[in-house]
Amino acid sequence: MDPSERYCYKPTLRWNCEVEEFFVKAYGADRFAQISEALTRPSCYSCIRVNTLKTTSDTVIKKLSVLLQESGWQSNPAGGASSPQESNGLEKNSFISKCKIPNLDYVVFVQGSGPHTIDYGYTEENPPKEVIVSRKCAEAVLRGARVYVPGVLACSAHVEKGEPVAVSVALERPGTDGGYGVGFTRGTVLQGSETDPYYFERNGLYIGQGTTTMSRAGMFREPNGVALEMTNRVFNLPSFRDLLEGDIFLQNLPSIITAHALDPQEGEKILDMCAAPGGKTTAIAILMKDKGEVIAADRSHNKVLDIQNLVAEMGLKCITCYKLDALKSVRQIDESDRQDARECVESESIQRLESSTPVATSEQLTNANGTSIAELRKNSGKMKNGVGRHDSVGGRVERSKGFLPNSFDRVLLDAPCSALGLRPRLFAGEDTMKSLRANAKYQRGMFDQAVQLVRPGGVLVYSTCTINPGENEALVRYALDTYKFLSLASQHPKVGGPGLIGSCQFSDGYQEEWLRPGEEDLVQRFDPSSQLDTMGFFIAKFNVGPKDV
Ligand SMILES: C[S@@+](CC[C@H](N)C(=O)[O-])C[C@H]1O[C@@H](n2cnc3c(N)ncnc32)[C@H](O)[C@@H]1O
Repeated sequence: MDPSERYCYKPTLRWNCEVEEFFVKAYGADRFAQISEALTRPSCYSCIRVNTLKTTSDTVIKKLSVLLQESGWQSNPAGGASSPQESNGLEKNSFISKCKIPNLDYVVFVQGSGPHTIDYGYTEENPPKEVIVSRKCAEAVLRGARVYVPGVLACSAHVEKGEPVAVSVALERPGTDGGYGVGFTRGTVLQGSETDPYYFERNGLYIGQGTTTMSRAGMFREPNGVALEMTNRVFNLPSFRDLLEGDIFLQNLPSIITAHALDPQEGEKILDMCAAPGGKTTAIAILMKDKGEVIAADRSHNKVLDIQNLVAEMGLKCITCYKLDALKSVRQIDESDRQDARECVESESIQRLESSTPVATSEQLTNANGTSIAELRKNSGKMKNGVGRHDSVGGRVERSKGFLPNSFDRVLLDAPCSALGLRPRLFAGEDTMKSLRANAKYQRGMFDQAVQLVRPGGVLVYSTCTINPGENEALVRYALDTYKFLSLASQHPKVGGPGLIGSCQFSDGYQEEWLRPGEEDLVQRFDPSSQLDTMGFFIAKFNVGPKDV
């Protein structure tokens, strides 16, 4: 066996056959092969958004340069095969630099490197000791993380603390039950011979060399903790763990651009419908200079806590977080709401209407004297922020019953999706056409709610981190065909490429329509194989016209 063939990183992304066929039709075989290959690699740079309300890019660059060098991190660009081009805003040959895209100089890039060829010290008589990690663990390690105990699946015999090991990844394979699995049990002892389980399967799946921080026995006995420190990585990206908390946020470039596409203005009322962990919410609030009202909602209690923590860490005041199912974002009005509203008005507690328990539109509600709440709202200086803001500290999360139609100037729907643009990704076999269509249906349901919540004259931005046109261009088609008052709006900055035009007819009769000529340049599609070297991402921006036409 040629060790350079075995001890290297050359993964092939496994897709479900139907999905692969669909993507080949959508992109063409060559482009899809490039996308597929790019997905198995991390971007070769880390992208950091600076909290400009607390600090500046120059200060962050200075501090990070010192901190990363102190931590022993070296970008080692000379060893890297891929180097981002100047066209994407990165300065060549500088390890840390400001983004060159207009208005994005608060974004800082830290150059990584890879793929590197690693000498694992193989000899025929003495192959290296090994650790096999789970796919999720390997994907995190490729992004710069450490190897934690739960990620370790198998280890060579007689491994003690402090020993060097070659680290490879176990990828899912089709099982006999029709599902996918790695095909061996956690704790398997590797003998270093061809009779080891998963021996041939891990050819070309080596992600680096590590030094164990515990013995083999510890790795399978301890419930958590770092199992090994990576000393030589195939991709070298810095870790920003615990660095400059509150001053910086590690965020993909397309996500930062999504906040710009929404174009939030100071003083506006904005809804982020699927907000956790709060990356885009906080980006939006900072663009608004923390002036106005940003409602961050998510379905998951714990994830809302994550948003709250991030908001507190970044020192932002204009964000209110709620637990809310985006499919029920539009508040249903019933008699008790009307009664509540009357009581609110009578007791001059109308702030509540604007916060966690909005009860009705100004058109629908009048107080006991027949004065519309809209008028009262205009006259109430106190109403903007409402009661209950920042009450949700610690483990407490406030629930929302939803919001009234037309109550937001802008809405962001950063929808849950198949996430087929996330990098690095080492397995995609579990996504089927059925699951992709189910995502699309779910997203349409959320979009239907979002459309109702934006006021006429407002803006709605839809985004996903998937390369699936069924969740991107097909949603745009649905939106434009269903809601005649929506129109695609141009986006600034425009960094991503054009959307896909056309349609796809499936053998079961299902038809998916994408964009029509003239619409493609109004969306931003981030292709992971392009020179920008970002995750796969999609952004569409809609202007909301008068709804009664
Ligand atoms: C793509 S992530 C959002 C990322 C976030 N916008 C950011 O930039 O940090 C999608 C989020 O949607 C949430 N989600 C899924 N289904 C939901 C639903 N029915 N209602 C509200 N949130 C939902 C998930 O909990 C997840 O946090």
